[in-house]
Amino acid sequence: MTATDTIPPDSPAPEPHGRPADTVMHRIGLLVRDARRHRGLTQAELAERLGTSQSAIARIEQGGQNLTLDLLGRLSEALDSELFSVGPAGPTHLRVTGGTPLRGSVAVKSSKNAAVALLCAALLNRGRTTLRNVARIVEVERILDVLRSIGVSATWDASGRDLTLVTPDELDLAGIDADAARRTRSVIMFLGPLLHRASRFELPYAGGCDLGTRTVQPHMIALRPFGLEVEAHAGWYSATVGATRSADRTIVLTERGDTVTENALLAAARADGTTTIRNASSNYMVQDLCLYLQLLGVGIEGLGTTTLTVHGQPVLDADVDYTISEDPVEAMSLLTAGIVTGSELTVTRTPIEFLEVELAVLAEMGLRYSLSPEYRADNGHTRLADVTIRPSELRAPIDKVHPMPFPGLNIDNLPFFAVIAAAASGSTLIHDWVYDNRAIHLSDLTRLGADVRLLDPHRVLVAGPTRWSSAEVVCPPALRPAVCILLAMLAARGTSVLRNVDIIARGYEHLYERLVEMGARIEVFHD
Ligand SMILES: CC(=O)N[C@H]1[C@@H](OP(=O)(O)OP(=O)(O)OC[C@H]2O[C@@H](n3ccc(=O)[nH]c3=O)[C@H](O)[C@@H]2O)O[C@H](CO)[C@@H](O)[C@@H]1O
Ligand SMILES: C=C(OP(=O)(O)O)C(=O)O
Repeated sequence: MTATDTIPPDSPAPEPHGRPADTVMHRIGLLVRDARRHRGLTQAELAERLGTSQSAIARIEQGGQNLTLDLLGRLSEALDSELFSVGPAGPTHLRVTGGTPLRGSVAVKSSKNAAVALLCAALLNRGRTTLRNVARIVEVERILDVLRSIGVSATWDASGRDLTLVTPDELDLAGIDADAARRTRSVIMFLGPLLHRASRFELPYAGGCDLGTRTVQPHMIALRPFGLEVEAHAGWYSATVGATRSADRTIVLTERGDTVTENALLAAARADGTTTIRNASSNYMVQDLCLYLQLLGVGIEGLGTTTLTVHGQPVLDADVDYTISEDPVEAMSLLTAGIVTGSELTVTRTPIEFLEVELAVLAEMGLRYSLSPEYRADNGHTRLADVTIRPSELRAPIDKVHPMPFPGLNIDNLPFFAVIAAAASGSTLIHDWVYDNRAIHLSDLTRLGADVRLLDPHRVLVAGPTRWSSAEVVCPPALRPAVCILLAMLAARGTSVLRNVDIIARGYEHLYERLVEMGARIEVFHD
């Protein structure tokens, strides 16, 4: 059915007395109008997306048009906003019937962590930034909500994958959506760009997964050479930006963190002179950010190394298109799904250079896999390959599995090794020195029959192989452990229930649907 089938362009609007201000249609009309304005669209632009006329949109917004469910669905899609939902709103749960192998192939989507960094980086550009292949995940929506609340225009294209951002000359920093900001840690990356825009501003405390205390001190230390001083009080950071003495600066990061490196890069991009960042992270999201900044005209040497030299440009004004590269953590999640279900499965577009240590450890554990010839991601840089895994007899690695900053084993990939270790024979020691609270969440695997012993908050001992059994588990409040439980449920015979899975949408797009396409039996339900 086409839009013109459901919105006859010439159908007369009902008489005003037929649509009092509080009718459902009138309220939906207001919702449509607000969502359209929020997306920065004119009535004519929305009409074009729906293949209808501007007058039809005007009638809808006035509550004078009968709406079919089909049209409401397409309006929601065109406005990139769920205008209505049927049934009680509440947490999402999964019913997983496991114990059967997956099959076929699945492509890796772009990364959450690069997306959020690039969204923050768009604040530096006076011109238009188009980010291509952006993951449609809640974390991206949260940062977009914050950006829009301060006046940035952000519009998805008709395919819903490419996002165009334009930052106004004046930002409405007082209007910041504090609620959205508090739910993401990435808002900390507003500090670097904003110190060039205002001499005083406030940001809400950054949130994120429940992984224990996550320090922000390295960010403060890294940004001090740019004149930034931050005081924390009552849930807000109060930032003041003073003059700096020297044009050239060397910053030695006290931790090789990803977002702290990104913050230093964001500050250096528009700072006069040359900034040298030592002990920089060279992880995938940092590389994506460097490539974007280079497109904007910032000179950066040392991409992929731990010393970055940045030649700042006080004005960045370019219309640029950048395609975000594939997510190594999503790739690891999909590989784990195949490994623990004993499947033959191909994961295409795997950012292989960010999974080399992971694959080397898996090879030691007996995983049989093959790689396609390498090819480049659409950012022109990242090395990709298709990885095909085969059912394998896994054994525990001799040494402990532990993360390190890139090129070590990715910190966010570590939890997946707990599920894999549970499927392997022997005892595997997993040492998460990074997060105080992430390893604890892995003990939920015991609910599904795994032998996972928490030795201390940072170390778990996993003994396998596990005879997985189905269970009902409430999702842990941490993204990767939550996905680990889901993957273990795919391995467990019988029907398991995973409750409150909304956290998974923070970092994964259509994960259940994609697993179902590979043969998984997952049903989504609400209370
Ligand atoms: C949006 C984003 O990109 N998030 C990623 C980013 O978060 P982010 O950059 O915020 O990571 P943090 O700064 O919180 O670092 C993670 C933890 O590692 C510790 N630490 C880190 C480096 C170091 O050299 N020494 C050290 O002790 C920190 O104190 C902290 O406890 O990096 C983390 C570590 O890769 C990933 O889990 C997150 O997915
Ligand atoms: C810890 C993570 O991310 P964030 O920094 O967004 O909390 C993660 O991706 O697992």
